[in-house]
Amino acid sequence: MTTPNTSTTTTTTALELKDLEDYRIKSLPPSAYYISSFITPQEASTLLTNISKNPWTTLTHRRLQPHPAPLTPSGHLLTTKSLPEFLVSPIVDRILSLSFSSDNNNKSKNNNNNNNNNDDNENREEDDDDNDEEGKERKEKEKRGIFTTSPHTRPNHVLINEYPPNTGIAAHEDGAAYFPVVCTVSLGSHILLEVTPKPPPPSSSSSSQSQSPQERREREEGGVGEEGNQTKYRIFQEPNSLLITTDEMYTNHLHGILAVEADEGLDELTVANWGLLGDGTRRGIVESGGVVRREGVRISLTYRDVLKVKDAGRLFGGRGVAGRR
Ligand SMILES: O=C(O)CCC(=O)C(=O)O
Ligand SMILES: [Fe+2]
Repeated sequence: MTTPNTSTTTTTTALELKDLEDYRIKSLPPSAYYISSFITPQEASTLLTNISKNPWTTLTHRRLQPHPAPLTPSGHLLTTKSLPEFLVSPIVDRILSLSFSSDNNNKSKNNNNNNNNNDDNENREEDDDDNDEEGKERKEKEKRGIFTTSPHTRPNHVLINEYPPNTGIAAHEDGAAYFPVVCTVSLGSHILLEVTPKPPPPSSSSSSQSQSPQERREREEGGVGEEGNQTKYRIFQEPNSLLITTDEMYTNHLHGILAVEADEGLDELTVANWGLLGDGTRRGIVESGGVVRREGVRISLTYRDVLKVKDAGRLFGGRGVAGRR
């Protein structure tokens, strides 16, 4: 069993970002976007150094860091602190620079996820718009980013999770404390995210929404899928990549990571984002017969906008800045 060198997929220069629509994982329900080599190896190494300087919360099988603070049991972000600078630059800046052009907004509306962009009339009308200043201004305003409609228009919380080989996270949903967008940057080893449509709500009242974040974390530690839940989609996350999940993918699906030492059965049919992976990664997977060992620790940084922010400084009479960045 050979191991593909997934790190060969990264480049040393910053990636020139395309329109968000170009990163859509088309085989998935709306909406997931995947960007291979979102950060450079140098940026990844600086991030790892900074992460190692911060204290970890240790669970039974893995460790995590909530920045700038853990959520309260009721899902509030209650702190005077903002996100530390090393988590903002370059990642938040780059996430905010991603956008759908107005052309593509229309294309995706009309295409319904297909690639047949042959609506010549519409494109001609858009070209006419380009000719006047008003049209240009309107187009600029129409440019939509992934956090444009979120309450703080940017992520204000990052959860860092560390997964040694053979650890994972049980199938779960991220719930109502966040605006329904998650941006995940992966560092270290590759990982497979297993995505399953949500089962119908249980008749009892013990849904994950009624659990505190701490209870949810305890439940998630084992890294085993919920019984009876079959993975429907698998997303391969390369080191230094960005995965964005939103819309139905956020609200109607569970996600988890299997606690295994190697991922098996990987090919263009089983990996939803196959076409968006780096060439070296795809080649490596094929050469190793679809079996990829998790070589080392994988660290994920999940960027989200927590809906309810309370400025602890103000709450206790000070001048805090929580939630502004
Ligand atoms: O590590 C990941 O990619 C997923 C983490 C996750 O699902 C979570 O923290 O809610
Ligand atoms: Fe999650």
